[in-house]
Amino acid sequence: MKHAIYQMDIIPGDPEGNRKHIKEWLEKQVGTEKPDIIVLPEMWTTAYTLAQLEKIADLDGEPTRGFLKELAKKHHVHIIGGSFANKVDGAIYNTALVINNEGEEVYTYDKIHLVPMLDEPDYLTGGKKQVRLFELDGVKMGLLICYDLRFPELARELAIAGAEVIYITAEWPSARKDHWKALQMARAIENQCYIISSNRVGSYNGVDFCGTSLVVDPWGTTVKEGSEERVETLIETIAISNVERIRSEVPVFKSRVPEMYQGWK
Ligand SMILES: O=C(O)CCC(=O)C(=O)O
Repeated sequence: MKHAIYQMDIIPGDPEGNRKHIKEWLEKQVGTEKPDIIVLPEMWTTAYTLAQLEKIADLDGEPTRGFLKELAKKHHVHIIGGSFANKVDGAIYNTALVINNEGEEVYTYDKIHLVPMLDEPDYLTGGKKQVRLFELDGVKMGLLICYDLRFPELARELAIAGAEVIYITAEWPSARKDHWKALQMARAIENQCYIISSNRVGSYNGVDFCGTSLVVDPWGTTVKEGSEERVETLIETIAISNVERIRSEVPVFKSRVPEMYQGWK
């Protein structure tokens, strides 16, 4: 499974401009080294232009959903479509989307935990649907949006359900870069799965974002790491068989004693 992870900068408040940019990037990418899957960052259509979202958010997932479906089908690539501001029944959600290479939507979820440090709770509504697995090419996968990475219960639920890869789509600030890396390594080690992330670079409204998109293998080793400041595309092919191998070498899931975790929920 060859991944192209796009560590992009985002034009603030310009969904049309950002969609055009992604279309051109993908065309170029497919023409040079065609990936099986692409991964985009969080809120890539608007950036954190929260005060403008009433006017520029998608409505019921459109036009971003239709745009990504068309791209996926045209180029026959799976799209981990990052997330975008999405207005549904008057409330704005931070919605993630996954489209398969036939152009079909296979998963969507709304960011559950809203970030106080970025004023998200003042503008957005938290998702109420639980995270769940989806499959691409027979591989079991999960997806978390940025701050949701800090809540280990979500990744654990996905891993217990069988996730072999968990994607993270983010706009993670440089101020907490050490957390960004350590949390992904921890999630990979404790859940013995691949963690693959796309984080934006650049800055908006005085906040710098730290890039450092990662591919961490099920052993917890970082096999690919983006720079902190540069727009770049990370290409990485992963071998899913590593998940089963590591899970049999260190059989954490067989060693679990769930009746001792009653306080967890
Ligand atoms: O948890 C953090 O430190 C960053 C979270 C964040 O920036 C986000 O969810 O957009």
